[in-house]
Amino acid sequence: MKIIEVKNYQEMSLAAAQYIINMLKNTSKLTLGLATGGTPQGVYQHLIEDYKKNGTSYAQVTSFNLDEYIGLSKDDPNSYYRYMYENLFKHINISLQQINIPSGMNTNLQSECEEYENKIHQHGGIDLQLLGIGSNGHIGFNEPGTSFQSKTHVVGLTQSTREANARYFTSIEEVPTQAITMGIQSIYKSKEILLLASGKAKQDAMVKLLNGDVTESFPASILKQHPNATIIADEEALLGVKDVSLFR
Ligand SMILES: N[C@@H]1[C@@H](O)[C@H](O)[C@@H](COP(=O)(O)O)O[C@@H]1O
Repeated sequence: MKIIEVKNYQEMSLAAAQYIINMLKNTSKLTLGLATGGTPQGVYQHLIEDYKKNGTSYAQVTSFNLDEYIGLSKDDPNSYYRYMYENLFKHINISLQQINIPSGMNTNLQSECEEYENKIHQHGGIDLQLLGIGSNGHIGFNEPGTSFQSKTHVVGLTQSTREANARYFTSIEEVPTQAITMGIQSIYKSKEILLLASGKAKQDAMVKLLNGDVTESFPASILKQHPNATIIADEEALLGVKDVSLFR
């Protein structure tokens, strides 16, 4: 696992966007794994600016999002579908047929999970997976204790995750209690992984990730064994991490 240390959120966003744009330019077909949350918003803004200025095309991209809340429809302002549409998809040349986000409205959630996992395989797996990290080490919505072997599945959200995401809702009661998420194995199988972290809120997570053990009680720790994982983190997020230079 390699770290690219940057100054702040703006630099992190720009560096990650450039990383993605380079891949888009150098491959004829790309399967991108996308994330939601506050962290990647700046990256998406840069991708949009680049699309408008340089016309980098998304015509050959297929995307798979990490997760979705159960019970929120596509047009719910807090659904991840809506987030992706508003923050990226509606601004670039990607058609709705090219994008994949699990549906939290399917009455058969088990088959939704299986179909989602199969679809990723049918597309030959994810080339580049973009990731944020929860303060408890969650990736996607894989909470501490989730098996490293897990595939796309339904999860109950912890109180801390619901509290962290409550800022997007009018009250914590409105935050769904369950979600569908790609599993840890589904994420780990990506050919390349780019994890982003910015600010004080991610300091504990960075210390546990980089200085701690590989353990299911800290889901992101598995990424340390991934052959092609990069973290782009800013100075504040890395404050407190011992021996950052070992990961450069
Ligand atoms: N499911 C998402 C994760 O994919 C995201 O990484 C995490 C961190 O969010 P933020 O980037 O807003 O800190 O929040 C949510 O729980």
